[in-house]
Amino acid sequence: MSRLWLIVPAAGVGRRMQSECPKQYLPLAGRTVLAQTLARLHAAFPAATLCLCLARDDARFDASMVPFADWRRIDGGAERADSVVAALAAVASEAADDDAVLVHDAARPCVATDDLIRLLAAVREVPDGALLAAPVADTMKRAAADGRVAGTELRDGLWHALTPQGACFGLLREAYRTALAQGVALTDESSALETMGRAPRLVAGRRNNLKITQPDDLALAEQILAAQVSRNPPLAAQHKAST
Ligand SMILES: Nc1ccn([C@@H]2O[C@H](COP(=O)(O)OP(=O)(O)OP(=O)(O)O)[C@@H](O)[C@H]2O)c(=O)n1
Ligand SMILES: C[C@](O)(CO)[C@H](O)COP(=O)(O)O
Repeated sequence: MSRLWLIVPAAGVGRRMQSECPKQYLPLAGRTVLAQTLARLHAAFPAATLCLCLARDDARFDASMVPFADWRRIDGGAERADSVVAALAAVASEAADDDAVLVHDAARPCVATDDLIRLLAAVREVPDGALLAAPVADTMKRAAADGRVAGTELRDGLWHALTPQGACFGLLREAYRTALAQGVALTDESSALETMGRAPRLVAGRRNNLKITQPDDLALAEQILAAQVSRNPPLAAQHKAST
């Protein structure tokens, strides 16, 4: 079976969090957000190779946050897309074109193990790649410049793009190269693949795979993690409860 590469962009400054500390280093349920996210990925894919994109001058990172045996630190770029491209370039000489790559935001610490496993299965099965996503549930309004409603948008067929998103290594690298050469602004891997005419599969994932973006999100993430742990306690705790 082909190798699995995990790219975790964690080189952002978290402007929308309005905190001096980048959001990936804010405390969340006893660890940093970054450590929680890496623990989730490791629980699903312990044998994967991790490419962790960090700001070049990041002084908060500590290698004890990384549970993977095989991992690399990559200097991130100005935008998320630049960080992902830097990771793809850094391991290009080691990766085979048909290796699987999943890209997951450091800022999404609540991703569930079974969603990760289903997403990887789709990435291995679908030649155009795949992403976790959630169908839009609310009525969608378009705002006018004055903050009033300009109209109601059709929500049929609209999904929120989550992460991970992934594809085969060769295809994802080529997709980013093509999109950036065309000057397309990319906020996710699917957009890069779409530029090449590909149609990645939308894999329905949990809506609570929240991207910590604004100050309120941290408390919400804490509640989501607590609910997930009480529904699915670690094996040691289950054993204790049953003896
Ligand atoms: N130059 C960048 C910008 C973002 N990211 C990462 O991409 C993920 C998603 O980006 P986002 O949530 O937008 O994070 P920030 O860019 O840090 O936030 P903001 O846009 O509010 O500044 C985050 O894990 C972030 O660290 C990155 O690796 N390199
Ligand atoms: C990749 C992503 O998390 C999918 O929702 C998102 O596109 C990141 O975009 P942002 O504009 O940097 O928040």
